Amino acid sequence: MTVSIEDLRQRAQRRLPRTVFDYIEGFSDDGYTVTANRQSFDRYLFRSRALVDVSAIDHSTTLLGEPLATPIVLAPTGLAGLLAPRGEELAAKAAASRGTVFTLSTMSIGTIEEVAAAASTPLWFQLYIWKDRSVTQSLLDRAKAAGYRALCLTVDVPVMGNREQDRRNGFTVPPRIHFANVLDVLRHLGWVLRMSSSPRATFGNFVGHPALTRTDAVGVARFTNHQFDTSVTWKDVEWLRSHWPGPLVIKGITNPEDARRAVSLGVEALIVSNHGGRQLDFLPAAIDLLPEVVDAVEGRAEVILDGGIRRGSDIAKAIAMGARACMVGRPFLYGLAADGQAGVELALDLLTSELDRTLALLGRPRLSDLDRTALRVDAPASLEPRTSQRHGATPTSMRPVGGTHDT
Ligand SMILES: Cc1cc2nc3c(=O)[nH]c(=O)nc-3n(C[C@H](O)[C@H](O)[C@H](O)COP(=O)(O)O)c2cc1C
Ligand SMILES: CC(C)CC(=O)C(=O)O
Repeated sequence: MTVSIEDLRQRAQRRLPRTVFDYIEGFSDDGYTVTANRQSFDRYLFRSRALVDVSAIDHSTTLLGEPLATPIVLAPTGLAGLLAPRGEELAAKAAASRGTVFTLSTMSIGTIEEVAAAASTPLWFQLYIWKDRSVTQSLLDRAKAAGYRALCLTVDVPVMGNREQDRRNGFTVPPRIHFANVLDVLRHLGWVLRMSSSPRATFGNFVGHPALTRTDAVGVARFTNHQFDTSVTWKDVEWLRSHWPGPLVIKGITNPEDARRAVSLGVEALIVSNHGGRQLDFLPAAIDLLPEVVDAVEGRAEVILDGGIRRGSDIAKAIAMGARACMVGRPFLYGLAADGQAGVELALDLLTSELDRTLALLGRPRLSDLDRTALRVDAPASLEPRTSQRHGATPTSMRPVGGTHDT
């Protein structure tokens, strides 16, 4: 029975070859930050109010002026189409069916146009800036022509984080079968069969680009480190501001100074994110970074939080601290791998119903009732840097499945 995101995670793990599952779970270096993202939620406890009428719970909100039926947005995740054929299209349809936004990664398997054609939801396009600026320009033109509503510039990948497990696994795009993984792939023939109906197993937006040939498998870090521009600065944000007609969102803000600068350039929303612990290790937990960014922004832009959200209570905490909405990455990928579109819908439903229950038990029936008085800060959780790199010892598995906190 699937009653939690952890259950979905385990189903995804059973369905995917290990190298693909490890790519989703991947984190950089010692995994301090990926662990902190989860454990730091445990430092914030609730102050509940009794005898409040909670007969009408309202978890709807607005984001960039659009109504959202739930404050949970699907984060950009490269290669989601390796988890299920047409994975990005399925996830976008799931977001539409639940009244929320799907963000398409530059590095998706499905193309900008395919995903736009599949979905009837406001879509956001996430941009990585390429050294070859004609590629960047063409991505922007395509996203604009396909009707993507907002542009989400990710700023925390000047170079790829050190994902040691992907390196050990020899993870490539398309995934390669070799001596070390052949038995594991044979054990997951269902995935092989399902994926045989996929239109491709490489970065869809760049098919035909000389850097990607049909036959060559490329390492993700090697490929991106060759193509992404390491010289991106605030000047590029100014350039994007004047070339992108819609709302501009910056993803990967961890410093209040940067938040203030982004706001001064007219950026409409900021995503407080450490990239799910996949980039700079030893950044603090995303939830711990949130209050100072919210305070720096002073309401001049909307603030979104991502990183480590696995429970509706995590979302309530982020919103109480001033986030307008939350993004989830791995939780919806687990759903996608477990059961395609229905799995992504289940991930959204589980989190939303947990959020509803939290609001009722807290005595704050509407999202707008949440503020910092709903929280108290407990003693810091003890965060142990990970030494084991095996995917079975993931941060989520460090929490009991039942969700009782162990700090
Ligand atoms: C498999 C995977 C691929 C990702 N690819 C991208 C990407 O292409 N662009 C991006 O901005 N963030 C990417 N991210 C980061 C997510 O957008 C998000 O910040 C992170 O997953 C949030 O943490 P969570 O997984 O704990 O929810 C990726 C994350 C994962 C797990
Ligand atoms: C394909 C990658 C560039 C996607 C990414 O940003 C990530 O794995 O964190």
